[in-house]
Amino acid sequence: MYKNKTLLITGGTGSFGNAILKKFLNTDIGEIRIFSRDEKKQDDMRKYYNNEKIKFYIGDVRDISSINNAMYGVDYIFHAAALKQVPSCEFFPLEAVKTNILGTDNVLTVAISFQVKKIICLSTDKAAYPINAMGISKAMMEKVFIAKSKTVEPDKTTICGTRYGNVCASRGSVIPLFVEQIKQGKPLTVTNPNMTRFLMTLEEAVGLVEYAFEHGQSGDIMVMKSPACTIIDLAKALLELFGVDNNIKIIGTRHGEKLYETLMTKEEYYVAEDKGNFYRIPADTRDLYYEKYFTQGDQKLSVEKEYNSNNTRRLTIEEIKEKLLSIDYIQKELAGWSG
Ligand SMILES: O=c1ccn([C@@H]2O[C@H](COP(=O)(O)OP(=O)(O)O[C@H]3O[C@H](CO)[C@@H](O)[C@H](O)[C@H]3O)[C@@H](O)[C@H]2O)c(=O)[nH]1
Repeated sequence: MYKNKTLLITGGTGSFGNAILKKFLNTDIGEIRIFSRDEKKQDDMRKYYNNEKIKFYIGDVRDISSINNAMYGVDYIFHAAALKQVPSCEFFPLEAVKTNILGTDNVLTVAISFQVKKIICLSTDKAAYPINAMGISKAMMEKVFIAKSKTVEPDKTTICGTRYGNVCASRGSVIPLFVEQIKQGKPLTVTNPNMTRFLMTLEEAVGLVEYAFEHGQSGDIMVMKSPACTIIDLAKALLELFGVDNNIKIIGTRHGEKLYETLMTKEEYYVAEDKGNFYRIPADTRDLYYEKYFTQGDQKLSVEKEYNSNNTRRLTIEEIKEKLLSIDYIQKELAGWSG
């Protein structure tokens, strides 16, 4: 499937980009293009990997001509470029519009014109029943790729997406923050002890994207069944792993935060297909002539509950510790920790 193919990863210098890169470097893929804005991060990666299969392209998804430069000969795209921090998007919502919505449209427009075979757009649980600018922009991104998927022949270009929850220890996220607080002997700043989040490792997130790559049909959104935990249990698990008893300080919910996240809305749950470890949310393929569906259309709506981080399996502190111990970052931090 990958033999001699060219893969483009937008936002390729991020945690996800690096994880997917490592995975695909071990296949017989021909070339992997990293497309991103930051020349410093690209240079660090160039030196770190020192592998001629990897090509680096400076560009910004907001700028269609820079995408054009990177697209020639591309077979597949993982579109990970995004503004993803909830608080900053609350203060700069139009920046989220430009990168997450218009940027995605740019990537897809160019990809379609170059007849790229498959594009996986990465979304987030925050796009389901969104309340913050980041989630709203990702929800719009999903609408854009689903609409766009209907404008191309699926055997030429397949466009689908994934939605996932919090990726443990990704850059700028709460786990590295708690670890720093532990190392500095400071209190762990918990926003709301009862807040729950789906907890996925980077490997699981990559697994979901691979699954979408292999099985996703045009307009699909793929979701991985995931357990969740409360933030207070996450903090306690980290304290136990490091063998310390720093105080926990409750700082209150931040701008745009939800008490729990939703991976599938009630409406999506109703149409979703259970695929074992995953759910497939197919696109609504009807057109705008609704009346012709009236008699045969689905009458039942929203009979199921939504799939959220409060009603999924709740991890115990022991299980959180186990999950944390499987992460390279935590292993390294613990190895270098003398207390
Ligand atoms: O000092 C802090 C910072 C955060 N949190 C909590 O920790 C959880 C996770 O926060 P964080 O790691 O900042 O992630 P999120 O804001 O949930 O967003 C992340 O997870 C999303 C998936 O839900 C991705 O889409 C985003 O890109 C990614 O930043 C949340 O409940 C926060 O309230 C604290 O308790 N204390």
